[in-house]
Amino acid sequence: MAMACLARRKCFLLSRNLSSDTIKYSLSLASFSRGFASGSDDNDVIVIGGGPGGYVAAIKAAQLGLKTTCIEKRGTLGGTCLNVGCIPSKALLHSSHLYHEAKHSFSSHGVKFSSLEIDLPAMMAQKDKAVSNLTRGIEGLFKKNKVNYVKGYGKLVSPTEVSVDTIDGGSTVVKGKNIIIATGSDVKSLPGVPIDEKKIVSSTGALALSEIPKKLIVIGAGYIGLEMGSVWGRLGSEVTVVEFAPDIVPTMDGEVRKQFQRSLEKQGMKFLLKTKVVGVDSSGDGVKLTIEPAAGGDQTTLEADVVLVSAGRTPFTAGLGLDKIGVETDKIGRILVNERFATNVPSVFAIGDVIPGPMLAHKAEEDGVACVEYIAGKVGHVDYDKVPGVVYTHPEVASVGKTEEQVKALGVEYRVGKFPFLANSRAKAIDDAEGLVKILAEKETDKILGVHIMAPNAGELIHEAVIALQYDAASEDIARVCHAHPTMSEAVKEAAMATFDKPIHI
Ligand SMILES: Cc1cc2nc3c(=O)[nH]c(=O)nc-3n(C[C@H](O)[C@H](O)[C@H](O)COP(=O)(O)OP(=O)(O)OC[C@H]3O[C@@H](n4cnc5c(N)ncnc54)[C@H](O)[C@@H]3O)c2cc1C
Ligand SMILES: NC(=O)c1ccc[n+]([C@@H]2O[C@H](COP(=O)([O-])OP(=O)(O)OC[C@H]3O[C@@H](n4cnc5c(N)ncnc54)[C@H](O)[C@@H]3O)[C@@H](O)[C@H]2O)c1
Repeated sequence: MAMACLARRKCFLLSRNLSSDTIKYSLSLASFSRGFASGSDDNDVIVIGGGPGGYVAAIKAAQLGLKTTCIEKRGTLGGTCLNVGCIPSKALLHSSHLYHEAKHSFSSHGVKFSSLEIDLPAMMAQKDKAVSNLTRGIEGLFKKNKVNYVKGYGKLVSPTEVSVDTIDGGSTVVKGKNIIIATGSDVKSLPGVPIDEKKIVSSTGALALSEIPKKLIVIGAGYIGLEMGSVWGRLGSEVTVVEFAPDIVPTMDGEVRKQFQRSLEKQGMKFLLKTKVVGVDSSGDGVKLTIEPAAGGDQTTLEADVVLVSAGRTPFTAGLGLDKIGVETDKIGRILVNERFATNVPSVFAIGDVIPGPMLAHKAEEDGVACVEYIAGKVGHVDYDKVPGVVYTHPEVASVGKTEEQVKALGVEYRVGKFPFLANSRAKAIDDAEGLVKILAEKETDKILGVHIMAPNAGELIHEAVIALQYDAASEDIARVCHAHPTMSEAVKEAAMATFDKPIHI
């Protein structure tokens, strides 16, 4: 039965012709021979790091019958994402959105009240409750799946041994046939801008401010800068974003990005593009930031109560002992892996933010599952070209596949279909109609190449497009699928109709 399923999966993957250099795919069963424990105390798999990559890999490994230990230094599971990333930021984005809506939109829906105030400690407590419920939930999943959990700092001492300084002050050595490094990433610091997590904060500090800053300067107009800038902007901060590049979120489709920037500006966010920070002085009450044009020129000074450094993240391998066993990294410290997530040291694998690829929780999870499937002698598969990205602002911006700029650069002849939410009945009914759906499809075959959505719930809407891309669908395929009315999803159908033919409602 198991073999039949495996064969079916192989056939499915091959029939989808998913073999590109970005696809982690192999029919090799080479790792099978070193797979399972043979009655000793040794593990089949040791996972270092309990984030979305590591904890998912550990649970999947246990589900595949592999004896598994996960080592995590933080004291709680879930990694950056659950503790100081995805979850707390989405909690604050939601709470701050409620306040903003109450202040600016409720009255137009006929909902009025005499006073409105922010209880910041209560907002933070709601965020903390969400985090602790979820992290404890993962401990429960470990127990359910019989994953052994060691709380402490793991260091590689040989290709099959990890020494752990446990958080209770002890130490132990964990042995195993395969080691998966899932140690994630850390904030990238900027020279001359020392983070103190009080006045000059990373995302971690920005998630736990005890007061609403009057003026907030954000360095970097990427995911973190725009999400955390939105949180504090909605709660009343004056937010200025300083970005080195000529555009915000440089990886976004250009046309969508322009609309997105306009929307954020309407909400009060100010942007200083093509600008670099050259110095910071936090000796007084606030922070003074010296900036100059990216290409050089006159310097000016900005003042703020808090500065958020959100100029990217860097792989975290400090103290891990990669040199000790000779694991290779690239110039920026990412661990190099092959299509089976194996490093140059045969028993050592790596997944998630610590390897090249998008630094996203769902990508780390997919890496983790595929990696242990290979270790167990099965087939794993992750296609980095079809990993969706979502900026959880309001409206949200979600995308999958290629941007129009990338399609042009490839020299492919293409069609574009667009549909604005202004013409979508549900969006009009709820009076939240900013944004659009944009679909790019190959002219000759109509195969969808990329989908970009700006909408209040774009992060949910995008998955129809992800499935379409994964199954090599044409825009006509989406256009001919019945979509419920009235839903925002109808805008995806209409954009698909606009791609291969004509939309109805515009
Ligand atoms: C503010 C913020 C918001 C984000 N929002 C989103 C979002 O909405 N959606 C999204 O997809 N992504 C988001 N991300 C990115 C996401 O958090 C990461 O891509 C994801 O957490 C990577 O997972 P990982 O398992 O590779 O690493 P991590 O989550 O970083 O986990 C690695 C774990 O390893 C542990 N560790 C490291 N070294 C050792 C060692 N030697 N021994 C033991 N343990 C060790 C660390 O303590 C950590 O818990 C966000 C990030 C931030 C900072
Ligand atoms: N919604 C999500 O999925 C989500 C949310 C938060 C974080 N993340 C992940 O976390 C990672 C880190 O987020 P991030 O926002 O820090 O990085 P990012 O790579 O998204 O954006 C960093 C921005 O900073 C700019 N920059 C770099 N150096 C600069 C400098 N010296 N001065 C001014 N600007 C500078 C870059 O041009 C870029 O626009 C991202 O890779 C993202 O994948 C994802």
